[in-house]
Amino acid sequence: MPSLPLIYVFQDADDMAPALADYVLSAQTAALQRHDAFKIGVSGGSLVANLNKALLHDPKVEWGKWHIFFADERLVPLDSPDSNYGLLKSGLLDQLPEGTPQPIVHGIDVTKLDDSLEIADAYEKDLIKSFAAKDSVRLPAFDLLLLGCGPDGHTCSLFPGHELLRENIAWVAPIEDSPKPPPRRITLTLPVVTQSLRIAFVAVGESKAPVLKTVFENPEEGLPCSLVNEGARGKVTWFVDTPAVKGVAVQKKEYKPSNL
Ligand SMILES: O=C(O)[C@H](O)[C@@H](O)[C@H](O)[C@H](O)COP(=O)(O)O
Repeated sequence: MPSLPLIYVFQDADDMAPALADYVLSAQTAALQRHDAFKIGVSGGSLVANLNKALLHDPKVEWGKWHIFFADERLVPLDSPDSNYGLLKSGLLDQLPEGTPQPIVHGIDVTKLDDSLEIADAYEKDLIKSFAAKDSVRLPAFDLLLLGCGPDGHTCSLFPGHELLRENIAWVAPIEDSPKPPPRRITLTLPVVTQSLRIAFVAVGESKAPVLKTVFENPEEGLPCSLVNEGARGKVTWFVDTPAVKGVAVQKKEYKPSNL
């Protein structure tokens, strides 16, 4: 596998959708061969709409075997417009054709919203149960992690320069001072992110170009997305559109479908 991230550039989100579907499905196939479940982590933001475009009507998606975790979650009720769980549900899962087996979705414990540490610990225990016990590995290894890249280079709720970037004990950490509202969240930590078997970023639109320039041309600045590119060398793929990488010096590759 190449050590630099693979960067696939598409005209727009519609043009990207079939390739993103193919990529997710090949991760699904590999996972189901390994352990008869597809353990996937997703972020919020525009990713959900892009997944909807890619996967909603694809009969090859075995939703009933998916275990969906959140790369980060905001400490808000599930029906809040800020909830990543709520976004995934309304933006994708509720729209699946009738009769589609539902995935298992691992949300946060909303009965403890005033205690971010307790929520993070409970989420970590869920990961221990879902991964470590069966696979006997120290860190959980998601079959696939699908992430976004914020305009400041954050991913999950790992923000540039934040002390959480140095967290190397907890798998899931609370954050009380997120620069992007809402301020109280939980997030996977960097070692868990980079342990994933595959990681894909999806970044669409011209507003991404300035930050992607820094992520790819100045990785030494240590933006969280660059840290993932570096820490998970050989396992990272970027799905972007042309405006997102306008003026960015990256080596673009043409997506080759996996013949599923
Ligand atoms: O909870 C969050 O804040 C999101 O998970 C966040 O990490 C998101 O992925 C990026 O901000 C990119 O968002 P967009 O793709 O919408 O720009």
